[in-house]
Amino acid sequence: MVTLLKVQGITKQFGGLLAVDGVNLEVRQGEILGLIGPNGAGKTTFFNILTGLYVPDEGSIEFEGRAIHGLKPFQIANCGISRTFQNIRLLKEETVLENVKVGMFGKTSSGLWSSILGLKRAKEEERLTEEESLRILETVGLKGYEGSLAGSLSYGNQRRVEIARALVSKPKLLLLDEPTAGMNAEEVQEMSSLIRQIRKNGTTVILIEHNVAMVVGLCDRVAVLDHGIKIADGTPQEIVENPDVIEAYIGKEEMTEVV
Ligand SMILES: Nc1ncnc2c1ncn2[C@@H]1O[C@H](COP(=O)(O)OP(=O)(O)OP(=O)(O)O)[C@@H](O)[C@H]1O
Repeated sequence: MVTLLKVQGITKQFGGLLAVDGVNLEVRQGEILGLIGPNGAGKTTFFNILTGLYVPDEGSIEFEGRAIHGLKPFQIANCGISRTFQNIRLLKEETVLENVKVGMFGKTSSGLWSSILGLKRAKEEERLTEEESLRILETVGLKGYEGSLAGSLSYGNQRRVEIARALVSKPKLLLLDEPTAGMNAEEVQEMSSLIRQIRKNGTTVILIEHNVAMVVGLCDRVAVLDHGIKIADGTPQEIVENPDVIEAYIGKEEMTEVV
C-alpha cells in the first residue's frame, strides 16, 4: 500500500514537558488509523503538529513524499490535510450551509476584491462552493438542514457539520479529534458508518478516540501514545492484546470486554 503520511522522530516540548517524544508513524493511503492513549498522552498535540498549529522541535513529516513540517496551517490544508477539533467550533448563529462553506476558505482562487465587486469568476466559485457544500451535507446525513442555524442542531449533528466543513475542500487526509465525545451508543454507531463512508469516498482517516470498542471495530490499524511516546502500533487485535498497552492505558478488565 502507498504511504500517504510519514512522520519521523517528531518531538514537541512545552517547558519541561515532552508532550510528543520522538514519534514515528506511517499512514497508508485509504486506511483508517486509530490514535489512542490516556488523557494528556499527546494525541491532540500530535494533530496540532501535523496541521501546522505547532512547529515540532525535532523530526520530519512527509505528506505524499513532500516535507510539510514548518509549513503554515493554510499551506498544509492546501496540501490536502483537514481536521476537526475536540471541542466543537461552529459559528452557531450562522446557517449550517454557511458553516460548511467556511471550509473552502483559502481554497477559492478569486481574491477579496473580486468577491466584493461580485465579479463573474467569484460568483461562479461561490456557486460551485455552495453546490459542493450541499453535496457534502447529503453525504454526512444532513440533507435538509442547510438553512438551519448550526447552534439549533443536536450535538451529534453539530459534529456532522464540523466533519462536512472539513470535507468540503476534498482532503486526502482527514484528522478527527474525538468525534464521538459526548455521544450515545446509537450516535457512535452512526459516526462509525459515516467514517467508513468517508474512507470509501477516497479520504484516509486518522481518528483520535477514547472509545476503544469503536476503534477496534472501525480501524485498520491503531497507534498508542503514552506520555508522548508511541508505545505500540498494529492491528486492533494486536493492540488489545499488547501487555504494554494494557498496562499503560486501558486496564485488563476493560480490554477483555473488547477482545
Ligand atoms: N500549548 C500548550 N502549552 C503547554 N502545555 C501543553 C500545550 N498543549 C498541550 N500541552 C500539554 O501537553 C500534554 C499533552 O496534551 P494533549 O492535549 O496533546 O494530550 P491528549 O492525548 O490529546 O489528551 P486528551 O485525551 O485529554 O485530549 C499535556 O500534558 C498538556 O497539558
